Amino acid sequence: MPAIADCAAEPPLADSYYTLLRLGGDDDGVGQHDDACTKVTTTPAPWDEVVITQPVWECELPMIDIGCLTAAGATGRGQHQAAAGAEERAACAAAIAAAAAEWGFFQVVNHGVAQELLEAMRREQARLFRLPFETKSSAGLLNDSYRWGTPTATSLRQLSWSEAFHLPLAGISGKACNYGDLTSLRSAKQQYTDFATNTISCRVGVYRDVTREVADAMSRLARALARVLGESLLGHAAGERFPEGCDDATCFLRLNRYPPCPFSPDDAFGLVPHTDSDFLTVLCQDHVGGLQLTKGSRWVAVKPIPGALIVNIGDLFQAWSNNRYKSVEHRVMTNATTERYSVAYFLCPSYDSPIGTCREPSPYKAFTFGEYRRRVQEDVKKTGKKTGLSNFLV
Ligand SMILES: O=C(O)CCC(=O)C(=O)O
Ligand SMILES: [Fe+2]
Repeated sequence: MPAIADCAAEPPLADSYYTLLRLGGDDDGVGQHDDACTKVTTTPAPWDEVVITQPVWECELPMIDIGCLTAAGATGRGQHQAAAGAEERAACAAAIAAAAAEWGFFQVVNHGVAQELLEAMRREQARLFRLPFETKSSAGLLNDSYRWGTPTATSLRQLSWSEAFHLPLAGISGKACNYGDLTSLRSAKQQYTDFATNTISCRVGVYRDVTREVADAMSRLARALARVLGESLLGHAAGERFPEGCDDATCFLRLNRYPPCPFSPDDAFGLVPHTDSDFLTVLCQDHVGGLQLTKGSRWVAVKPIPGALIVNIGDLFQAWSNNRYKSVEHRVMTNATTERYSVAYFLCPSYDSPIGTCREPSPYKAFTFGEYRRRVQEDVKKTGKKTGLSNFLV
């Protein structure tokens, strides 16, 4: 059996791995959930039909320069350029809507999220995840948002070889945030040998500021893209109000870390195949790679492009758009030697927001975001797998 590095920071993923291996849950779990999935899933569920080792295509996702939609592109434009600007904006909006319908995923450049900010986030993320596992899991850090592995897994294929802070943004705006027990943090002070300052509270302050800035910048981007996508289906005036029910307090930021995995990539996922339960997601991945998405019946690997952000459509947008925009299944593969980081911003409405439709008749029953979330959680608890939108088909 491969040796597992003994490191106080690492979550005990190998223990979960061996427990699930002993359970022999791979066949049991997948067989059991196959039934549930074939009954209820409307779109193909490649996760249940292919083995991990099926050949994977490498691709470059549609790449869209959105400078004309963001402050980055607007700077320095004179009024005389307005007409050309409107044309450029229309072409850009059309490219975004086409990619959302055809791929459910695309990349953007000139997105208005400063590269230095993303690099600072990456550094803070690395410091945060280097804290001892005990501290991450039990010191109440960042509103107790630390997660690792897959607590509900009953088979190896349901295990995610990763750890994350899943932060409700309500928690990082202003005083509501609980940055955890600073006493426990102090006991982890050895971890912070490279501090610019030598006080923990300073470090936490730096961390909070970077996180909040990233959340704000990604939020602006996510809303601009959602508005463009809404307008493309509803027309300008109505689209401007879209998406309703989303504000700073209703969205989430997820800081992901994928530790090196000593087992074969055929045996464990970094993040199990899933769709996102939101309107749309903005993702910043590092240079390591590992993200794959489904296109037709194939898994396709997404090549990291420096400076580009990835955008994907979530379940709520698929429902609202009457399946025009696609919430596509994606997963992260493990890497044997190199850790990987990513940050995902999830554009979500408040739990009591009805998701609605751009046009009646909708293929879905009316539901609120809260109802959707509850149903996903129940399914995962019962079957180990999210069923998703097909639960709400008329
Ligand atoms: O890390 C990645 O590339 C993907 C992350 C993701 O899909 C998620 O957090 O929902
Ligand atoms: Fe995702």
